Amino acid sequence: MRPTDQLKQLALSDWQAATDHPFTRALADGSLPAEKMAGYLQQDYLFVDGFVRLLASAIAHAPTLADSVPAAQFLAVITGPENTYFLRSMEALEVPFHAAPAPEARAFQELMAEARQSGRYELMLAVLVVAEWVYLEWASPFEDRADDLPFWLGEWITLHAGEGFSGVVSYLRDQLDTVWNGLDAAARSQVEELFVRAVRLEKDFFDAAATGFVVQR
Ligand SMILES: Cc1ncc(CN)c(N)n1
Repeated sequence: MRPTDQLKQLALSDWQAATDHPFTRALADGSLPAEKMAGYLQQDYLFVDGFVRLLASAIAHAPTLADSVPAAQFLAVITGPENTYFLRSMEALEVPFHAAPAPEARAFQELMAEARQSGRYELMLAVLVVAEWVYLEWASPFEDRADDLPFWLGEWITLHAGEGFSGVVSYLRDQLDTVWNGLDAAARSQVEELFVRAVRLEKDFFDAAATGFVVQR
């Protein structure tokens, strides 16, 4: 089994909860109230800030230029179409772009900062793999429904499905699978710990979003 499949197995129950969640099911069937999506977007925009720094750091730590190019291209997607998706959506939903972090967003920011500040490529990848692979898994089954939804729901699905995004996840998994082989037992257990923690935080984030993050106006 690939190392990233083994890591997923370690976190399986939270993984399943995060990738088949009432929040994303409601998002995809259009029943999610606009207020809940607005609260989620305000908090998730705080995730994007930390994510961009983490991805940039992973680019800086990639072993070769070839290993960094897909991540650099993905960084352009996050800071381009994904960033403008957030701004257009929050504008349409009439909420400010800036909000104070809820505990679930703060926990994710802290996890990403920890991975970035470790200076260790494998720990950066552990968090990046979880963040993108979980989203690919929840969004892919709903790809066909995206066009029938308001853009702030539909585009959130299309940004996390399809060939381009699944290529990003393959690339990130390949990077982690490759570096894993050169790690000693202590480093492997640190990767496992961060991976499992990241999956738990993805689930917590969706749980809080389903209850409803308080919208800040
Ligand atoms: C919390 C979270 N995790 C992952 C993603 C996908 N980039 C996201 N937008 N937000």
